[in-house]
Amino acid sequence: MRPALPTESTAGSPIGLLGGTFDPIHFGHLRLAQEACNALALAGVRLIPAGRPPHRGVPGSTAEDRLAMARLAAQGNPVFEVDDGEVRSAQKSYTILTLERLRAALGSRQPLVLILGADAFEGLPSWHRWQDLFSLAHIAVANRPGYAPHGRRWPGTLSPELDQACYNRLITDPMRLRDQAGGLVIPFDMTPLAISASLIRDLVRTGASPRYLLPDSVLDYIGLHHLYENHE
Ligand SMILES: Nc1ncnc2c1ncn2[C@@H]1O[C@H](COP(=O)(O)OP(=O)(O)OP(=O)(O)O)[C@@H](O)[C@H]1O
Ligand SMILES: O=C(O)c1ccc[n+]([C@@H]2O[C@H](COP(=O)([O-])O)[C@@H](O)[C@H]2O)c1
Repeated sequence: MRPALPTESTAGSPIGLLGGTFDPIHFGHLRLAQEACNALALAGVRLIPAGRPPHRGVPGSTAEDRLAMARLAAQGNPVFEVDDGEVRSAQKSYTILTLERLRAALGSRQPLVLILGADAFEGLPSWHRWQDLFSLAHIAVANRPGYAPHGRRWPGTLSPELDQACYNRLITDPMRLRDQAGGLVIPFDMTPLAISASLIRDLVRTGASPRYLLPDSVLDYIGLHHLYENHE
């Protein structure tokens, strides 16, 4: 296994990072963040809206609107913090750049945990400098309805290169996330929620209510700003 960050001593509880287009943010994202926090004993989770998401078309709402909705969704939960770094940057929202920024700000001893749903994880080999991600953070992968469930070895579900990259990094004990600042991969279970931002956009566009799939505050924002009514 390639050496990750310094292993001699780490500083503090792991901090979770959840990036997303959040177009809009919904209860799938919020439960993913909360359940990662519970299951992995994280100090908190930073929600990071992508300003210019690299692997998809232009989102249905602006980066400022998606940031505002993330802030509304995070309100009142002391373990959530919204990071506007990707929205403020003119660069494409490559995760490796965000990890480099956070690593520089938080130091080499702070354990960081990049939280991904199973769909995002499966696509990892298409990400910019994807192999370098492991040297900057741990990766935690949650199940997502419609995608192959994670497992200790993800039999047959991962590309050979990703399987290979994970092979010696896989752990099941969350306490090990404190032993080093990054470099490990941990699957964890979350309450399966078949909620997606595309479903919510479709419902709004067709005049149906997406209520109870996302916070009321976010739904009110969508209504007030007439988001998604004529998109896609
Ligand atoms: N219901 C869910 N269960 C588990 N993980 C989820 C869920 N929804 C989103 N995620 C994860 O949250 C992260 C950000 O997702 P994203 O903002 O693309 O939301 P999405 O609902 O997948 O959007 P879209 O439908 O527009 O593709 C990804 O890691 C994704 O896997
Ligand atoms: O770094 C990359 O190359 C990269 C490629 C695809 C997605 N991502 C990140 O993964 C997160 C989820 O992306 P998306 O498009 O599924 O919303 C979001 O934070 C993106 O910036 C990152």
